[in-house]
Amino acid sequence: MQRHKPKRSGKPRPHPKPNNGQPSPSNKQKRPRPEYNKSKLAANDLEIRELQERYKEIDAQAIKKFAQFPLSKKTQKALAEAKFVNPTQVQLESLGPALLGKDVLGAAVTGSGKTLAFLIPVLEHLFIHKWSRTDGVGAIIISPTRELAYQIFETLKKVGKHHDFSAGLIIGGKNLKFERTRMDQCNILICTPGRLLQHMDENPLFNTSSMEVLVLDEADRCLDMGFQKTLNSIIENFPPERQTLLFSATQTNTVQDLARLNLKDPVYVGYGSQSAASTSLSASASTSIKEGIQTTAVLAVPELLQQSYVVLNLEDKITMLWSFIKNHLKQKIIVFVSSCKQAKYLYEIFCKLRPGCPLLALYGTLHQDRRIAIYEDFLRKSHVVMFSTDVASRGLDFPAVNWVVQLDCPEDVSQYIHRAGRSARNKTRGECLLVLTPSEEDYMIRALKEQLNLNIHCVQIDPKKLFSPRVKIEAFLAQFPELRATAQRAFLSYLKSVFLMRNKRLFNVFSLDLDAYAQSLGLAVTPRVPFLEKFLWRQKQLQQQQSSAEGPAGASQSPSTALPKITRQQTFGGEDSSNEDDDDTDDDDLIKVKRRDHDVEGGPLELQLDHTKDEGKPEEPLVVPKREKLVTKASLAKKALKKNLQVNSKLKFDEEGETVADDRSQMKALSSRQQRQQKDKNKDDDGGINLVLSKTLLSEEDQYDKLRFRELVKKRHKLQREKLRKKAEAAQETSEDEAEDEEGVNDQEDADANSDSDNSVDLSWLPDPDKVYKKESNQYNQNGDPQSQPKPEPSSSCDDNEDDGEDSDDEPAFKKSKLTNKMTLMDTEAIVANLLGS
Ligand SMILES: Nc1ncnc2c1ncn2[C@@H]1O[C@H](COP(=O)(O)OP(=O)(O)OP(=O)(O)O)[C@@H](O)[C@H]1O
Repeated sequence: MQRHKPKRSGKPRPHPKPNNGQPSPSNKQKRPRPEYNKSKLAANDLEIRELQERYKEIDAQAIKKFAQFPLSKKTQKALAEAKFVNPTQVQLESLGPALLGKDVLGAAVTGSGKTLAFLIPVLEHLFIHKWSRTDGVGAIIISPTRELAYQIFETLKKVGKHHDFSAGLIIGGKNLKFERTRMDQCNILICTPGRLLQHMDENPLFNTSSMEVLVLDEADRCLDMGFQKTLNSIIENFPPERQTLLFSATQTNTVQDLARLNLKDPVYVGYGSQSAASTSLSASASTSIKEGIQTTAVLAVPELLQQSYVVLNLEDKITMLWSFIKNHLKQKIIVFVSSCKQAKYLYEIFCKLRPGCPLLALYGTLHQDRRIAIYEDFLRKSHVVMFSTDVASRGLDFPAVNWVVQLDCPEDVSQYIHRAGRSARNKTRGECLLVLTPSEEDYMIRALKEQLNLNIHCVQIDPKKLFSPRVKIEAFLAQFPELRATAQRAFLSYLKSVFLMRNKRLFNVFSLDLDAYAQSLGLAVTPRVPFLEKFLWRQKQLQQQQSSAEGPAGASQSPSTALPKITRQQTFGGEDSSNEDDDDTDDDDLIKVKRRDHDVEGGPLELQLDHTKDEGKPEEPLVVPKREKLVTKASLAKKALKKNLQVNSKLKFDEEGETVADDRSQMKALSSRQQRQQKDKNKDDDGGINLVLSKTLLSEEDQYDKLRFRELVKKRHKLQREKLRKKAEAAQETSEDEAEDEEGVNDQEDADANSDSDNSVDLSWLPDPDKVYKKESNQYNQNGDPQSQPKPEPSSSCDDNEDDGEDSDDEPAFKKSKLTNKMTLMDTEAIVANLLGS
């Protein structure tokens, strides 16, 4: 946890906790004199009393400067130092009621200073109530994203620097243990909902019973379905007697949401008052609206924001973006896309293409430290393009953003407002370009005009100014397989994001030309889209059921006419379908990041598709049956591990049916046995690999494997030698037989008379085979191992000494067997020639 410790000026704290009235010996020297302390306390009390009296007299219409507000000297000083002199409209309207302790619902245009509108009351509340570190948590500020929480924390550091309160930033991706030990010492906590709930559940030191102010920044997002369950659980832990401040550019006012928060007679700021939507300082008194009265938060975009849109086919988006960036190299641009994988792919491929300006990518699946580094990098740079998901669409205050390009259509008007609002902040100029596909144009533009009263104009792109990077992209994808995999994931994640959108009239995945889109990403083959295939299959089933229920008349309709367009490659499979399962699960994650609790995954999803409309019949929503949970290899493996099953053990049996241990599968190393014993002892082992132990284990096993291999080689050589010997013996026998036969033919009578005589042919010149073979067999012992042999010259090409040994053992035997064979053949020829000649 990061903690803000305000600088201590060496002066005493306003309300030090007395140590039974006696200063502790250790800090005796440092403690100020009691008289001084007393006068300081008295001055403080006086200041508080005066401020409280002035609260009732606040007149928002008369105030022009912060100095006119009854704020503590410490806050005033910090505001002046940060050059906050004139309050903005939302600050003017909300500060009064908030200082009086009322609940406030603030809605104001993006970049109009809502952060100060809640931070100042938080600081003042703690100051007025003489909060000290030992009093625990006094205020909690909840933000939907980590970057926004970080930004609020930084602003708090600025405006609260002269106060003595401690503050903590509690966001995911940080050191949980560190946060745990420090949380109870913080007076102001700035957190994301998930992390806050985690601490509430797991941290016994965390106590919110003293909490007095709750702030929800981007309240509509905090209260929407994505955080609904988390926030409900959080609110349960808060004391009901508290002040609640809700702020957003697109404020919620649904009765259920407000009831959940237990608001008491809240003051609405920026509701039903057009002036509040603009950044001008025209006076508009805040209105306390009693329960039951219908109110509408004003939706608006900054006055100085120029907005336009362009209609393009999906496959032309990359060409358009590339040309756009090349034409705006000296500008600060944010490009919004709908999924993390798209942001990643665009970043990677554009980096390879080198447009000539710095590139960044900010999305939720990045490591937290990297996210903060990218956020700060984008803050600093003046010419840069950042590809981002909606993680950067709310609240982030990047200075001087020239362009916001909404490359993928926003989910609704609120999202459009927040994305566009990253530009033209706090009375600066900015531009926003919305990119729509032909199927999105009609609905989106109508919604923007109706809800925002917006005069957005369509721009035509000059085809001459378009540069297509397609050929280069294809070349890069051919060269880098990992880039191709990223492109495939981007393709699938975009389709999935469109498929899961609730508004089916705006987002129709079946209107997209998938082959063309895949090609535009540089993919030669369109990847398979398993979730669409499944959906179509189910739809077909439903149609068949319906038609069979309706009878032959209903069955006459061919299913292919009712099915939306799906291309050849999708049905027959495409490039690298091996990691589709992974992609699916990953894509789920990314969808969940945005709307974590949406029940689109599990619950029935109503899909109203244009192609399902039957003329004359009322539109019937298609109901997708509950999706079965995907069974992945990883989940099966996890299950098997949990059951502690012995997997893949092979048994061998001998002829008597007894099991024989398979030598190959046995781990022989001593350390492996020790490890196994250790594992058996620690059944609760939480998994993971001990790298050091594994290394020693593997090197030991390696030794055993080498020994085993040497034995095998020896056996093989022994067999070869035996074979050769038998061959030679057989050849010897046949040559003797032939000689005998020839003798019999030529001199049968002599042979008969002198049958015992061998002297007819002189074979004394032949080598004695017995001698030869005896000598050879004597060279090897019973196991076939060579006995003492003179070593041959080592081969220069051989590196392995152990192998050298093997070769040297083998060489003489091989040579000898060859020699024996040759002699036998020559002998046979000589014998035959001799016999024929005689
Ligand atoms: N009174 C002020 N005087 C001058 N600058 C101000 C004042 N109040 C806020 N600002 C500046 O205006 C910018 C926008 O403020 P902030 O981020 O609070 O807007 P916001 O309304 O919360 O925007 P969003 O709706 O996008 O969250 C910041 O840079 C902030 O420093």
